[in-house]
Amino acid sequence: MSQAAANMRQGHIEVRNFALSYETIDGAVEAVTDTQIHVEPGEFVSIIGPSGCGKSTLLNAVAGFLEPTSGVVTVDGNAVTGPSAERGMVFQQYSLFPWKTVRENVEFGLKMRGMPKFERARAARTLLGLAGLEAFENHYPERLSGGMKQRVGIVRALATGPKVLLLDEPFGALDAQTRIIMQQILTNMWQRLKISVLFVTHDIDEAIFLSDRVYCMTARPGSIKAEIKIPLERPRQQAMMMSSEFLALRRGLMSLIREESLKAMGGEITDLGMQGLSIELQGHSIADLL
Ligand SMILES: Nc1ncnc2c1ncn2[C@@H]1O[C@H](COP(=O)(O)OP(=O)(O)OP(=O)(O)O)[C@@H](O)[C@H]1O
Repeated sequence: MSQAAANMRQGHIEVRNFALSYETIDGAVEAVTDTQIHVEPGEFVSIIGPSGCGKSTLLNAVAGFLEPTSGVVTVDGNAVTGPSAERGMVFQQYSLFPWKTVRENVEFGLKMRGMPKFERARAARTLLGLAGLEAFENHYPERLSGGMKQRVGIVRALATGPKVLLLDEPFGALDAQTRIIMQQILTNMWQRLKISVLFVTHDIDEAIFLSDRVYCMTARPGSIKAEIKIPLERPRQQAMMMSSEFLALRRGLMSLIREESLKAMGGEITDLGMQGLSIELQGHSIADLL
């Protein structure tokens, strides 16, 4: 069976009755509460919400880096109790080994698993090819652009054949143009590999463009405010972002996030208060930009 065919049936993430509080010297900080989400095998799901609502907390719990205060996280029915190679993770900050070449970085997890040299070089090259990085296999990370480094990060997370790929704002540090290209590369790779993806982002367009479904979270303590299906056909093309269907989804998500962002800012800022503000930024009011 091909890797893609095998992945089609695996990678079912289930988060049930989930809550997570951080213990601090000032007491418990309730980050996420009463949350249920799921990702079906091969599905691309994004989590979006106002700053500090608990997106990373939820993702880190699925990765096994954090333990829920209550509730349960399972992948294919098995409770997540710690990090595992079956769950690949990509962070916003590039986490490549600077002393290793691009191919050595990608091969690292395979080497740890004892895969023979020739086999792991072949696996790394195949994935690097999918990400358009074949020509850079012998380069060191310092010679790569931000977009390239992040592509290597994604390829490295995929190299060990995880059931699910978890990405935390992976394109947040990239310029707008590179970001769009990266989104296209990620969807292409995802369509080829048919892996389940849980993707955290601040960017509404990015969430719509990439996803089958989007969960929108409330202000902290975060819980799921809405679940939005994205019925745009695949493969997704950049031109779709101008379609009336895309723009309607965008408007809906924007108003959900805006409501929660205002709450997150403490309640003293209200929509009504915003109307009195006359500061304009490139033709938009602050209220529009929130
Ligand atoms: N280690 C920690 N100790 C205490 N509080 C924490 C810790 N990590 C996160 N928090 C708090 O938990 C809440 C959720 O944080 P989290 O990083 O999950 O949110 P987020 O939605 O990913 O934020 P952002 O969009 O700004 O990245 C925030 O209020 C944050 O300050």
